[in-house]
Amino acid sequence: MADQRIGALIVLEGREDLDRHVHGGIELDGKITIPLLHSIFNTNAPGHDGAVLSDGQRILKFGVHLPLSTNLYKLSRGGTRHTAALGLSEKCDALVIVVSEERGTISIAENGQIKELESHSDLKKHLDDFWAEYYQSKTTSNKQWGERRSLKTALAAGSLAFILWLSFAYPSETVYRTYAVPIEYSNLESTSYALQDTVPLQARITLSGSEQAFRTFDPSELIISFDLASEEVEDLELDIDSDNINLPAGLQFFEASPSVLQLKKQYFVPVNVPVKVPVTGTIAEHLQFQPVVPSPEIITILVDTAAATIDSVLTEPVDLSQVEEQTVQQKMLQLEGDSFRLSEQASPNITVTINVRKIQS
Ligand SMILES: Nc1ncnc2c1ncn2[C@@H]1O[C@H](COP(=O)(O)OP(=O)(O)OP(=O)(O)O)[C@@H](O)[C@H]1O
Repeated sequence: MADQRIGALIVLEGREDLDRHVHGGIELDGKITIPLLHSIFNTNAPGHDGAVLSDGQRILKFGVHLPLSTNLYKLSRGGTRHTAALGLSEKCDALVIVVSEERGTISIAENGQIKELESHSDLKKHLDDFWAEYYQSKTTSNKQWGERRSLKTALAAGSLAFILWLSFAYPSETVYRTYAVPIEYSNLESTSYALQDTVPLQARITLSGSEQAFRTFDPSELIISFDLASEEVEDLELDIDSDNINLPAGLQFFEASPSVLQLKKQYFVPVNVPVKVPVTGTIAEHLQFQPVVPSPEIITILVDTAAATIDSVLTEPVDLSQVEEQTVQQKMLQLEGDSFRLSEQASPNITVTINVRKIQS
């Protein structure tokens, strides 16, 4: 599957019960076979979203929603599929195999860690170790399970039969899908308030509903929006829930990651300060330089007065060693840190006039 870039998420259960951590999914009770896995994760099949749950011998369920991890720093690469694999491994002793559709890599999530495997033989080693630890003692009884052929098992033996079964059985089931959704903050009084630079601009939203409802829905229209006009306090805690999302009919909000946004609203006060032009280098011996004159000489800066004070603002320096005669240069204002901002009317470009006088010898 990795070689063919077929994205997949396969959970091998350990000793702990998975039911309280996972949601949804269709019961299958079919023997694991390569054609069956291909049918399930075929992107044209309705059931490819979500994870397959296995007890090592049989596929118990597919289309299962796993909890998302919030420890995104543990994921060097990968999106939601990898986040879901890590999330489940943080909650129980299952082994989760992820095949990346985008990169064709295989990763293993186990005991709250995820790592990308270097070779197929690494996967075999992981599976052998897991098998020895969790399934060895079950093997005899598993044999008996293997011999019991349910109707679903029989269907699963042929992938065409499986797809036919799926198209009848699947539409009415509840499925879960996760999307990266942009966050919009509106009605912030922009001249006096700003949000800190680090505000999250998107979150992962999981919706639930029938396959039918998902089919007629365009996820690119989803948006999370917060109206900040009524938010008085400066340290904000905003919950992402169904009130902030434009949910389409037939789909329900299930969870968000992160579920709470911690934001800081900064209050900016306009302050008029003089512009100062620093100089570097030494002027030629036959010249004498007069004070450098910026234009404008005074500028309005918006200052987060709770965090900082300001008595002047600097431009980029003028290099006197390059000056031969009176010149005019454009210099940028240097505003560092997130406690200062330029007012909307002000330009960051300052016209600097460098006056020099020739020394009479
Ligand atoms: N919570 C979840 N539980 C189970 N499966 C999920 C969950 N969230 C997303 N998925 C699966 O992951 C797929 C999307 O993966 P996405 O491309 O966002 O992640 P990725 O880690 O970058 O994977 P890939 O490398 O394969 O692209 C979905 O189509 C769905 O099948």
